[in-house]
Amino acid sequence: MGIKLGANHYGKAETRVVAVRRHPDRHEIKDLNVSVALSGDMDDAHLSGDNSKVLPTDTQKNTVFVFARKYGIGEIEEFAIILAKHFVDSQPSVHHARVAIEEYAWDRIALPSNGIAHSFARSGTAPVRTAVVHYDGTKAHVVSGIKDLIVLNSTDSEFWGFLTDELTTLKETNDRILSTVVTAGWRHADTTADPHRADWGASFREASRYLLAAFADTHSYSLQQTLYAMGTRVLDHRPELCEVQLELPNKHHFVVDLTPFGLDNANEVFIVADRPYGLMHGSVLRDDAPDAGPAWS
Ligand SMILES: O=c1[nH]c(=O)c2[nH]c(=O)[nH]c2[nH]1
Repeated sequence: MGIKLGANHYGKAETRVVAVRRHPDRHEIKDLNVSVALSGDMDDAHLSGDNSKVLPTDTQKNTVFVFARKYGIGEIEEFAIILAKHFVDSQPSVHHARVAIEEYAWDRIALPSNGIAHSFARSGTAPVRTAVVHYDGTKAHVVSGIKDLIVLNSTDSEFWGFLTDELTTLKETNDRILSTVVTAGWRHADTTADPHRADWGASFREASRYLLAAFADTHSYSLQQTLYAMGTRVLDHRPELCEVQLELPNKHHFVVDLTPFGLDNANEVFIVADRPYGLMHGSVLRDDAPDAGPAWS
Protein backbone atom coordinates (compact mmCIF):
# COMPACT_ATOMS: atom_id res chain seq x y z
CA MET A 1 0.00 0.00 0.00
CA GLY A 2 1.57 3.27 -1.11
CA ILE A 3 1.44 6.71 0.38
CA LYS A 4 1.45 9.87 -1.67
CA LEU A 5 1.32 13.62 -1.23
CA GLY A 6 -2.17 15.03 -1.53
CA ALA A 7 -3.42 18.57 -2.06
CA ASN A 8 -1.25 21.19 -0.43
CA HIS A 9 -0.70 24.91 -0.28
CA TYR A 10 1.53 27.18 1.73
CA GLY A 11 1.98 30.87 2.30
CA LYS A 12 2.31 33.74 4.72
CA ALA A 13 -0.86 34.13 6.75
CA GLU A 14 -2.09 37.35 8.32
CA THR A 15 0.41 39.97 7.24
CA ARG A 16 -0.86 43.07 8.95
CA VAL A 17 -0.15 46.16 6.89
CA VAL A 18 -1.20 49.73 7.56
CA ALA A 19 -0.68 52.25 4.77
CA VAL A 20 -1.02 55.99 5.24
CA ARG A 21 -1.80 58.20 2.28
CA ARG A 22 -0.73 61.75 3.13
CA HIS A 23 -2.67 64.67 1.67
CA PRO A 24 -1.81 68.22 2.80
CA ASP A 25 -4.91 68.56 4.94
CA ARG A 26 -5.81 64.99 5.80
CA HIS A 27 -4.37 61.54 6.01
CA GLU A 28 -6.12 58.34 4.94
CA ILE A 29 -5.30 54.95 6.36
CA LYS A 30 -5.82 51.44 5.08
CA ASP A 31 -5.56 48.71 7.70
CA LEU A 32 -5.38 45.23 6.21
CA ASN A 33 -4.76 41.63 7.16
CA VAL A 34 -3.40 39.79 4.10
CA SER A 35 -3.13 36.02 3.82
CA VAL A 36 -1.38 34.39 0.86
CA ALA A 37 -1.58 30.70 -0.04
CA LEU A 38 0.34 29.33 -3.03
CA SER A 39 0.23 25.93 -4.69
CA GLY A 40 1.80 24.31 -7.73
CA ASP A 41 4.89 22.26 -8.37
CA MET A 42 5.76 21.69 -4.73
CA ASP A 43 6.32 17.91 -4.72
CA ASP A 44 10.12 18.18 -4.38
CA ALA A 45 9.82 20.41 -1.33
CA HIS A 46 7.60 17.89 0.44
CA LEU A 47 9.19 14.66 -0.79
CA SER A 48 12.91 15.40 -0.75
CA GLY A 49 13.39 18.75 0.99
CA ASP A 50 14.48 20.43 -2.24
CA ASN A 51 13.38 24.07 -1.82
CA SER A 52 14.37 25.28 -5.27
CA LYS A 53 10.72 25.86 -6.25
CA VAL A 54 9.63 27.38 -2.95
CA LEU A 55 9.13 31.14 -2.81
CA PRO A 56 9.68 31.75 0.92
CA THR A 57 6.70 32.92 2.91
CA ASP A 58 9.01 35.67 4.15
CA THR A 59 9.29 36.92 0.57
CA GLN A 60 5.52 36.82 0.24
CA LYS A 61 5.26 39.03 3.31
CA ASN A 62 7.82 41.45 1.89
CA THR A 63 5.86 41.56 -1.37
CA VAL A 64 2.79 42.76 0.49
CA PHE A 65 4.72 45.68 1.98
CA VAL A 66 6.59 46.53 -1.20
CA PHE A 67 3.41 46.49 -3.29
CA ALA A 68 1.65 48.65 -0.70
CA ARG A 69 4.43 51.18 -1.17
CA LYS A 70 4.76 50.90 -4.95
CA TYR A 71 1.12 50.71 -5.99
CA GLY A 72 -0.66 52.05 -2.92
CA ILE A 73 -3.62 50.21 -1.47
CA GLY A 74 -6.88 50.98 -3.21
CA GLU A 75 -9.79 48.57 -3.06
CA ILE A 76 -8.88 45.26 -1.46
CA GLU A 77 -10.10 43.21 -4.46
CA GLU A 78 -7.70 45.19 -6.65
CA PHE A 79 -4.76 44.70 -4.27
CA ALA A 80 -5.53 40.97 -3.98
CA ILE A 81 -5.57 40.50 -7.77
CA ILE A 82 -2.30 42.42 -8.16
CA LEU A 83 -0.64 40.19 -5.55
CA ALA A 84 -2.11 36.93 -6.86
CA LYS A 85 -1.08 37.71 -10.43
CA HIS A 86 2.41 38.59 -9.34
CA PHE A 87 3.03 35.29 -7.56
CA VAL A 88 1.66 33.11 -10.38
CA ASP A 89 2.97 35.13 -13.33
CA SER A 90 6.48 35.60 -11.94
CA GLN A 91 7.20 32.08 -10.61
CA PRO A 92 6.87 29.06 -12.93
CA SER A 93 6.52 26.69 -9.95
CA VAL A 94 3.52 28.62 -8.59
CA HIS A 95 0.37 27.64 -10.46
CA HIS A 96 -2.32 28.98 -8.18
CA ALA A 97 -2.51 31.82 -5.67
CA ARG A 98 -5.19 32.48 -3.12
CA VAL A 99 -5.05 35.94 -1.57
CA ALA A 100 -7.49 36.71 1.22
CA ILE A 101 -7.72 40.21 2.66
CA GLU A 102 -9.62 41.62 5.60
CA GLU A 103 -9.98 45.39 5.90
CA TYR A 104 -10.55 47.02 9.28
CA ALA A 105 -12.42 50.30 9.39
CA TRP A 106 -11.33 53.34 11.35
CA ASP A 107 -13.38 56.42 12.22
CA ARG A 108 -11.99 59.90 12.42
CA ILE A 109 -11.93 61.65 15.74
CA ALA A 110 -11.76 65.38 16.38
CA LEU A 111 -9.44 67.43 14.23
CA PRO A 112 -6.18 67.79 16.19
CA SER A 113 -4.71 71.22 16.91
CA ASN A 114 -2.30 71.13 13.95
CA GLY A 115 -5.32 71.10 11.63
CA ILE A 116 -4.45 67.79 9.96
CA ALA A 117 -7.03 65.02 10.28
CA HIS A 118 -4.68 62.22 11.20
CA SER A 119 -6.34 60.68 14.24
CA PHE A 120 -8.66 57.65 14.16
CA ALA A 121 -10.58 55.52 16.59
CA ARG A 122 -11.20 51.87 15.77
CA SER A 123 -14.95 51.56 15.31
CA GLY A 124 -16.40 49.53 18.14
CA THR A 125 -18.55 47.12 16.22
CA ALA A 126 -17.40 47.95 12.73
CA PRO A 127 -17.86 45.07 10.35
CA VAL A 128 -14.82 43.83 8.47
CA ARG A 129 -14.69 44.02 4.68
CA THR A 130 -13.27 40.90 3.03
CA ALA A 131 -11.99 39.80 -0.37
CA VAL A 132 -10.71 36.42 -1.53
CA VAL A 133 -9.05 36.08 -4.92
CA HIS A 134 -8.00 32.84 -6.62
CA TYR A 135 -5.76 33.19 -9.66
CA ASP A 136 -4.42 30.33 -11.78
CA GLY A 137 -2.68 32.13 -14.61
CA THR A 138 -5.83 32.93 -16.57
CA LYS A 139 -8.93 33.48 -14.43
CA ALA A 140 -9.28 35.53 -11.27
CA HIS A 141 -12.22 34.35 -9.15
CA VAL A 142 -13.23 37.16 -6.81
CA VAL A 143 -15.43 36.78 -3.74
CA SER A 144 -16.05 40.04 -1.87
CA GLY A 145 -17.79 40.10 1.46
CA ILE A 146 -18.35 41.28 4.96
CA LYS A 147 -18.08 39.73 8.40
CA ASP A 148 -18.74 40.68 12.03
CA LEU A 149 -21.84 42.61 10.97
CA ILE A 150 -24.06 42.47 14.06
CA VAL A 151 -27.75 43.09 13.41
CA LEU A 152 -30.95 42.81 15.37
CA ASN A 153 -34.68 43.12 14.68
CA SER A 154 -36.69 43.71 17.84
CA THR A 155 -39.87 42.48 16.13
CA ASP A 156 -41.16 41.19 12.78
CA SER A 157 -39.78 37.75 13.51
CA GLU A 158 -41.80 34.58 14.11
CA PHE A 159 -40.93 30.91 14.39
CA TRP A 160 -43.73 28.34 14.41
CA GLY A 161 -45.05 25.35 12.50
CA PHE A 162 -41.79 23.48 12.94
CA LEU A 163 -41.36 19.72 13.28
CA THR A 164 -41.84 18.32 16.73
CA ASP A 165 -40.91 15.01 18.31
CA GLU A 166 -40.91 13.68 21.87
CA LEU A 167 -37.83 15.80 22.67
CA THR A 168 -39.18 19.12 21.42
CA THR A 169 -39.71 21.72 24.12
CA LEU A 170 -39.42 24.93 22.08
CA LYS A 171 -42.59 27.03 22.14
CA GLU A 172 -43.94 28.57 18.98
CA THR A 173 -43.61 32.34 18.81
CA ASN A 174 -45.22 35.09 16.76
CA ASP A 175 -42.94 37.80 18.03
CA ARG A 176 -39.31 37.36 18.93
CA ILE A 177 -35.99 39.13 18.64
CA LEU A 178 -34.02 38.08 15.59
CA SER A 179 -30.32 38.79 15.86
CA THR A 180 -27.30 37.51 14.00
CA VAL A 181 -23.72 38.25 13.12
CA VAL A 182 -23.54 38.26 9.35
CA THR A 183 -20.70 36.61 7.49
CA ALA A 184 -21.41 36.98 3.79
CA GLY A 185 -19.49 36.54 0.58
CA TRP A 186 -20.62 37.45 -2.92
CA ARG A 187 -19.06 36.04 -6.05
CA HIS A 188 -18.33 38.26 -9.05
CA ALA A 189 -19.40 36.59 -12.33
CA ASP A 190 -16.56 38.11 -14.34
CA THR A 191 -13.24 36.32 -13.86
CA THR A 192 -11.10 38.59 -16.03
CA ALA A 193 -7.78 39.00 -14.22
CA ASP A 194 -7.72 42.78 -14.42
CA PRO A 195 -7.40 44.44 -11.02
CA HIS A 196 -9.08 47.60 -12.29
CA ARG A 197 -11.98 45.96 -14.11
CA ALA A 198 -14.70 46.87 -11.62
CA ASP A 199 -15.78 49.58 -9.23
CA TRP A 200 -15.10 47.32 -6.26
CA GLY A 201 -15.91 50.01 -3.70
CA ALA A 202 -19.37 50.77 -5.09
CA SER A 203 -20.12 47.07 -5.47
CA PHE A 204 -19.20 46.43 -1.84
CA ARG A 205 -21.16 49.37 -0.46
CA GLU A 206 -24.29 48.51 -2.44
CA ALA A 207 -24.19 44.78 -1.73
CA SER A 208 -23.80 45.50 1.99
CA ARG A 209 -26.62 48.01 1.86
CA TYR A 210 -29.01 45.52 0.19
CA LEU A 211 -28.10 42.80 2.69
CA LEU A 212 -28.98 45.13 5.55
CA ALA A 213 -32.15 46.39 3.88
CA ALA A 214 -33.41 42.84 3.35
CA PHE A 215 -32.63 41.90 6.94
CA ALA A 216 -34.53 44.94 8.17
CA ASP A 217 -37.63 44.79 5.97
CA THR A 218 -38.24 41.05 5.68
CA HIS A 219 -40.97 39.83 8.00
CA SER A 220 -39.19 36.69 9.07
CA TYR A 221 -40.65 33.24 9.70
CA SER A 222 -37.17 31.79 10.23
CA LEU A 223 -33.55 32.82 9.95
CA GLN A 224 -33.34 30.49 6.95
CA GLN A 225 -36.01 32.55 5.18
CA THR A 226 -34.20 35.77 6.08
CA LEU A 227 -30.97 34.29 4.70
CA TYR A 228 -32.61 33.59 1.35
CA ALA A 229 -34.20 37.05 1.28
CA MET A 230 -30.83 38.71 1.93
CA GLY A 231 -29.07 36.80 -0.82
CA THR A 232 -31.90 37.37 -3.28
CA ARG A 233 -31.99 41.10 -2.62
CA VAL A 234 -28.31 41.46 -3.45
CA LEU A 235 -28.60 39.46 -6.69
CA ASP A 236 -31.75 41.37 -7.70
CA HIS A 237 -29.83 44.65 -7.65
CA ARG A 238 -26.25 43.76 -8.48
CA PRO A 239 -25.91 42.26 -11.95
CA GLU A 240 -22.14 41.86 -11.59
CA LEU A 241 -22.69 39.25 -8.86
CA CYS A 242 -23.84 35.67 -9.46
CA GLU A 243 -23.83 34.00 -6.03
CA VAL A 244 -24.11 35.01 -2.40
CA GLN A 245 -23.16 32.74 0.48
CA LEU A 246 -24.26 33.59 4.00
CA GLU A 247 -23.46 32.21 7.41
CA LEU A 248 -25.87 33.38 10.08
CA PRO A 249 -25.66 32.31 13.71
CA ASN A 250 -28.95 32.67 15.53
CA LYS A 251 -28.09 34.85 18.53
CA HIS A 252 -30.91 33.61 20.73
CA HIS A 253 -32.68 36.20 22.88
CA PHE A 254 -34.97 34.50 25.39
CA VAL A 255 -37.72 36.30 27.32
CA VAL A 256 -36.81 36.19 31.01
CA ASP A 257 -39.42 34.71 33.34
CA LEU A 258 -39.97 37.50 35.88
CA THR A 259 -43.03 35.96 37.57
CA PRO A 260 -40.96 34.96 40.67
CA PHE A 261 -40.63 38.71 41.23
CA GLY A 262 -44.29 39.44 40.64
CA LEU A 263 -43.60 41.07 37.29
CA ASP A 264 -44.93 40.36 33.85
CA ASN A 265 -42.62 40.48 30.86
CA ALA A 266 -44.35 41.20 27.56
CA ASN A 267 -41.33 40.78 25.29
CA GLU A 268 -39.38 43.52 27.02
CA VAL A 269 -36.52 41.90 28.93
CA PHE A 270 -34.38 39.18 27.35
CA ILE A 271 -31.49 37.00 28.33
CA VAL A 272 -28.95 36.67 25.54
CA ALA A 273 -27.66 33.14 25.19
CA ASP A 274 -24.03 32.81 24.27
CA ARG A 275 -23.94 29.09 23.45
CA PRO A 276 -25.20 26.92 21.93
CA TYR A 277 -26.58 28.75 18.93
CA GLY A 278 -28.34 27.78 15.74
CA LEU A 279 -26.11 28.19 12.70
CA MET A 280 -27.52 28.69 9.21
CA HIS A 281 -25.42 28.48 6.09
CA GLY A 282 -26.79 28.93 2.61
CA SER A 283 -25.90 29.78 -0.96
CA VAL A 284 -28.20 31.86 -3.16
CA LEU A 285 -27.27 31.87 -6.82
CA ARG A 286 -28.49 32.64 -10.31
CA ASP A 287 -29.70 29.74 -12.48
CA ASP A 288 -27.02 30.61 -15.00
CA ALA A 289 -24.22 31.32 -12.52
CA PRO A 290 -20.89 30.29 -14.03
CA ASP A 291 -18.97 27.46 -12.40
CA ALA A 292 -17.55 28.62 -9.06
CA GLY A 293 -14.25 26.79 -9.56
CA PRO A 294 -12.10 27.31 -6.46
CA ALA A 295 -13.84 30.60 -5.57
CA TRP A 296 -15.24 29.47 -2.22
CA SER A 297 -12.33 27.37 -1.00
O1 LIG B 1 -35.08 30.80 12.65
C1 LIG B 1 -34.97 29.70 13.24
N1 LIG B 1 -34.68 28.59 12.52
C2 LIG B 1 -34.54 27.35 13.10
O2 LIG B 1 -34.31 26.34 12.40
C3 LIG B 1 -34.68 27.30 14.50
N2 LIG B 1 -34.57 26.27 15.39
C4 LIG B 1 -34.78 26.79 16.63
O3 LIG B 1 -34.73 26.14 17.71
N3 LIG B 1 -35.02 28.13 16.55
C5 LIG B 1 -34.95 28.46 15.24
N4 LIG B 1 -35.09 29.65 14.60
